[in-house]
Amino acid sequence: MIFIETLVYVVRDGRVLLIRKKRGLGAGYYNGVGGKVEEGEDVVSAAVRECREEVGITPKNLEWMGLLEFWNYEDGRVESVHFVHVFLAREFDGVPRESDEAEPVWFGVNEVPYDNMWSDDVMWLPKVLSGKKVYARFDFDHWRLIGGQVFELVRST
Ligand SMILES: Nc1nc2c([nH]c(=O)n2[C@H]2C[C@H](O)[C@@H](COP(=O)(O)OP(=O)(O)OP(=O)(O)O)O2)c(=O)[nH]1
Repeated sequence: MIFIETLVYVVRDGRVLLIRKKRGLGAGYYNGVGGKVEEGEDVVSAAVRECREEVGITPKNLEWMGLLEFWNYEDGRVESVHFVHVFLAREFDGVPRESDEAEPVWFGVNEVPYDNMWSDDVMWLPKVLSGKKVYARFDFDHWRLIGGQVFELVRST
C-alpha cells in the first residue's frame, strides 16, 4: 500500500506545537500534526484539514519544507510506503485544543522531546525547525528503524 501523508509543525515565539498522539500508528509519541491525504484532496488542503480535526486550529501560509519516505518492511517484503510532505506554519487561527486523536503541547524549539518521538525525527526535524528543506528516506522493519538517509535541499541558482 502507498500512502500520501502530511506533517505540519506550527512554530510561534520560539516554540513548536506538537501533539501527543492518542491512537493509531505512533500512539504515545509526540509528533507534528498530520495524517493521510484523502482521495481527490490536494496535499495542502489535507494538511490544513488535519490541523483543524486534530487540534482545532487553521494554519496560515504553510511553507513546504520537504518530503520524507517511510518504507516499512515485514518479513522481507514491503508492507507499506508513506510519502510525507512536511510543512512549517508560522501563523494560525484559533486556539489549540485537545481532540480524541491528539493532545497539543508546546515545546521550546531547543527542547523537542526526541526520546519520545519516532526515532528518525532527530535526524531531520532539527534541520526543518532551523528553516532547512529536506528530502529523506527511512527503512523500517515492523516499524523499527533499520536505516535511512537525509539530504538537505539547496537552491542551485
Ligand atoms: N515524525 C514522524 N511521523 C511519522 C513517522 N512515521 C509515520 O507514519 N509518521 C506520521 C506520518 C503521518 O502524519 C502519520 C500517519 O499516521 P496514521 O497513519 O496513524 O495517520 P492518522 O491516523 O493520524 O491519520 P488519518 O488516518 O486520520 O488520516 O504518522 C516518522 O517516522 N516520523
